[in-house]
Amino acid sequence: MIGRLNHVAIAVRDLSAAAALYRDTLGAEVSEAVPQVEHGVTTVFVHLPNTKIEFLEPLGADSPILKFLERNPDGGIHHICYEVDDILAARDQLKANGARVLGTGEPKIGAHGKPVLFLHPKDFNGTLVELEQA
Ligand SMILES: CC[C@H](C(=O)O)C(=O)SCCNC(=O)CCNC(=O)[C@H](O)C(C)(C)COP(=O)(O)OP(=O)(O)OC[C@H]1O[C@@H](n2cnc3c(N)ncnc32)[C@H](O)[C@@H]1OP(=O)(O)O
Ligand SMILES: [Co+2]
Repeated sequence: MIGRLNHVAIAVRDLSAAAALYRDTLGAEVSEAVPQVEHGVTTVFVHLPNTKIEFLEPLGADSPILKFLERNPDGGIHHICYEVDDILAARDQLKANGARVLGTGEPKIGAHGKPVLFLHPKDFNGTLVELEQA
């Protein structure tokens, strides 16, 4: 079912500082900040030879990462995103196996314009898992 590692997400309080750190200290290629209103975050992507880092900053009072940042004030790894060939088939198989799909269970369009879903961290070794349609 899961394929390539699409990205590793890091939640931060200060997106521009995190982007500057990776660009200026680590010499990485860093995208512009993009507000993702439907997801309650603003994102910056760091493009690496074999995957991406997704920086997330809360956007709005209902951002789903606010409590995570209260628990982790310095920021931290928030989720990992795997690619799947068929996100609806993957969802249905996971639900049939008892995994909890977050939200309504219907995919949203993610930062790359592809459908994404999230699986409850308590079902996957304490790790929030995102699936993105390849
Ligand atoms: C623009 C899209 C972009 C893309 O890649 O395309 C994105 O990635 S958008 C990213 C932001 N959106 C989401 O994260 C959506 C899915 N997340 C959620 O629905 C929430 O974050 C949720 C439900 C996972 C956690 O929300 P919250 O922290 O408010 O809930 P709880 O406090 O009740 O937490 C329950 C339980 O889970 C533990 N937890 C929470 N977040 C994480 C995490 N990131 N990794 C590991 N564990 C997590 C939390 O500590 C609680 O554990 P407990 O032992 O019960 O205290
Ligand atoms: Co993501």
